[in-house]
Amino acid sequence: MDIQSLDALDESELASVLDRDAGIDEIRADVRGIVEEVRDRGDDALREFSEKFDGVEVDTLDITARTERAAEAIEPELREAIEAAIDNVRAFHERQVRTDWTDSFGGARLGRQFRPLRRIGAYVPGGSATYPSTSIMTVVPAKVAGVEEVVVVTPPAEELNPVTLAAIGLAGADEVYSVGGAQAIGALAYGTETIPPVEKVVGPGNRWVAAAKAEVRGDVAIDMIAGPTEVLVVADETASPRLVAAELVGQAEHDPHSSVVAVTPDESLARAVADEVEAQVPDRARPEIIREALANETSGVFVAPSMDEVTAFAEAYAVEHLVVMTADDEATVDAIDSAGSVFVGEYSPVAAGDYASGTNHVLPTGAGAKTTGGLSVDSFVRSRTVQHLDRDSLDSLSDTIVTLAELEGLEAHAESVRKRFE
Ligand SMILES: NC(=O)c1ccc[n+]([C@@H]2O[C@H](COP(=O)([O-])OP(=O)(O)OC[C@H]3O[C@@H](n4cnc5c(N)ncnc54)[C@H](O)[C@@H]3O)[C@@H](O)[C@H]2O)c1
Ligand SMILES: N[C@H](CO)Cc1c[nH]c[nH+]1
Ligand SMILES: [Zn+2]
Repeated sequence: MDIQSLDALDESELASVLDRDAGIDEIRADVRGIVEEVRDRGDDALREFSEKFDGVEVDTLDITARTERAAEAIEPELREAIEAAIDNVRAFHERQVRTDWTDSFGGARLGRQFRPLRRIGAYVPGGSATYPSTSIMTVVPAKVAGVEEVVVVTPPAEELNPVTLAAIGLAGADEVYSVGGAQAIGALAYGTETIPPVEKVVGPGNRWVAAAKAEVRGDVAIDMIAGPTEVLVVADETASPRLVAAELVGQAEHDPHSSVVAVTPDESLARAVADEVEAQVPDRARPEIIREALANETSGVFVAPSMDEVTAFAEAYAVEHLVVMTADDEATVDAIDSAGSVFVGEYSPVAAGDYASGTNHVLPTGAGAKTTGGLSVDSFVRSRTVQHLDRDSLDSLSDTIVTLAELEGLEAHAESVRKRFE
């Protein structure tokens, strides 16, 4: 892995590290074509794209019944692991449920209420790896929020992965369809003969999935762009190079378009991390993908002149997963606002949040963390405000309302208030 001094980067070199799109922009036109075909030709287009991109002739799109059967058939220890993860994710997300409230504001009774969406669609990836964990991360929060109809789409395969099917069933999905990639996102957004459309599309995926979500965003709600995985490790001289490298290599195995970064004020740590990465890659099961991700312009080991510059860089990067291994972790975390999920100290690997601690692993990539957080119960509810004014409380507001309404030239607004007191 390259070691670069942050100080030595000019503005455009720094921008090429920070402005990452994971190869999404270059496929936008192709993805638009796929989505339009699905909107125009429905199931036929889905079947054609599955054959073209997944190499599978899909006979039955609706595989809901298979998920129920799979949950009964998998090995007990696999089922136990899935159920343990579901329990932890459910517990963490139940803590997020908001309660309706009403209060008195100068006599007016004002409140905020929360209502679940009715029908959502969740993408569960399955291209070069399988992602039973993502069915837990999407379906469980939706169900905790109270969504009635939770639809899952996941790529087809000659032999569908039984553990993914089981996890989808155990998490509580209501409908499951065998379709992946951009075509699956198009189907959820616009509906086909077999798949009724949803109100909101959520979930992660590769650049084809991410580009399709960006494409349909104007027509259907989406959670965020949760594309190829990213990690940024902030470390100082107290960190273990072995563990820093393991975090980089771990998330690099997701996708050739992943970005993995370590940033430190300590040059000797930087060198040790780069050496460790080289030493660890050959022992991993997906070395080619890891090497491609490490070679991306947006990946690297960076040395900054001070801890302040380290945290400023991390803030600008606004990474999906922020790992902190420093002498004063609390101060480091406090100095960085923008990150999808934060992993503090040497016993908090990203893998804990990926699978089991309970936090959600569907997180914004491409610096989306500057403006949004990861998937949560909030992603599946909308809020509304409610007010109940009595005669006295309206009376006390009437001058203000009438004055502002007349100022705006909206005289009928003023009159609607005056009429109450005629
Ligand atoms: N950000 C997050 O929250 C998060 C969480 C989990 C996983 N992920 C990401 O999800 C992704 C999973 O990727 P994956 O590939 O294993 O599964 P995937 O399901 O995302 O993608 C597989 C689909 O991609 C489509 N596709 C592949 N090549 C194509 C091509 N040349 N033209 C058109 N379509 C094509 C196919 O339709 C296929 O079904 C990784 O990038 C991983 O990092 C992100
Ligand atoms: N790290 C991924 C989020 O970017 C989530 C995941 C699922 N399985 C393993 N990891
Ligand atoms: Zn991961």
